[in-house]
Amino acid sequence: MYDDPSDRSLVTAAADGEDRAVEAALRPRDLDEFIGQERVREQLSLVLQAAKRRAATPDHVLLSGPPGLGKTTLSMIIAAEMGAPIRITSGPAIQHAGDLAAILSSLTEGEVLFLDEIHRMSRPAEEMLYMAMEDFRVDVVVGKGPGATAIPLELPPFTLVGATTRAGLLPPPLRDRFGFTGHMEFYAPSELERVIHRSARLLDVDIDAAGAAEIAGRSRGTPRIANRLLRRVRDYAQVRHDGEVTRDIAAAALDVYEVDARGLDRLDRAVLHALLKLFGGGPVGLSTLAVAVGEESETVEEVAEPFLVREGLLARTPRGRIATAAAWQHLGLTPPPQSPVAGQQDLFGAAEA
Ligand SMILES: Nc1ncnc2c1ncn2[C@@H]1O[C@H](COP(=O)(O)OP(=O)(O)OP(=O)(O)O)[C@@H](O)[C@H]1O
Repeated sequence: MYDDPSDRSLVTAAADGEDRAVEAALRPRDLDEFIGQERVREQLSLVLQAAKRRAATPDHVLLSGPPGLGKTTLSMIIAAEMGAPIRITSGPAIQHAGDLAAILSSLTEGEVLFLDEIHRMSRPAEEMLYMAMEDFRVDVVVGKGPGATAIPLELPPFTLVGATTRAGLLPPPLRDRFGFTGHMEFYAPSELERVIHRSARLLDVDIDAAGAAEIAGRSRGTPRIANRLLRRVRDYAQVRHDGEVTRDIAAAALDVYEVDARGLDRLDRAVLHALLKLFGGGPVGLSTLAVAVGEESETVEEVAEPFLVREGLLARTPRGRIATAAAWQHLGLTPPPQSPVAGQQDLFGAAEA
């Protein structure tokens, strides 16, 4: 069901067509405008300033982290700060070493090459990249079989910016060739509020502080989701009200789109609901849980669970999935007396009160 793009949830972190169309207008253009990620920003700023002083191209940069946190944006900022052009491609688009050779050989001096999903490149392309990164050289193989010859080709110095959601999947020889690795973290709600205020200004949306906070709390720590929710809330405010976004209007709009106060969507809530109401909070096997919500096991495991686990609402144990005290609390339910979390919920509630 969730494979159908028309049924994509509003809180999916990967970009959809509308995101791509509007994101260009919302991207920060320099490091000062880039919100949050203080450590990566400071480290990167040093790398870039040092390169400028030496009048050299900056070292290759690896950016790792989940989708929608600003890796593409940062790569564009690197190019802009260096006054260099940028070429954008992705691992899956480079299936043959020849594809990569064609790109590398057309780079100009100082150019930034952004390679998204670098962990999904083919093996031969990856090996060609090692030499290109280290020696600014590639061997282009001409011909086949015993008569094949390798023609060395010098490349101008360039900066590779690789992006990956899974730094652990990169082979060590590739990882080692990056001079700097930035680990992108999920954004704090206060940072997302700043992202939302900035985007609202650019989109000419009137929003107050409480309205921005309401959207930020539902955005799963991800600027792309925050921007998408802002656009849907804007629609609602314009159609049903006078266009101004307040806390109540943001909450009502996102309730229509089934994104709850903590950023859970319909599937997340269905999984939690089944776990609590049908299985007493677990433990229950993944496939049983999936049947209970009418989804494939993979969908539950890959689409719903990562966020539920990250939020501390669900835990994976060797005996199956279990709900935490926070899950009962979130759905406003009381765990049965025999549940291991019985009583904890009251403590949790008391602590919150
Ligand atoms: N630090 C930030 N400050 C303001 N806006 C941001 C920030 N980071 C990301 N954004 C916004 O979020 C959107 C998504 O960012 P971006 O495309 O750079 O993410 P990404 O990590 O490259 O995602 P993917 O891996 O899916 O390509 C952009 O439109 C940008 O406007």
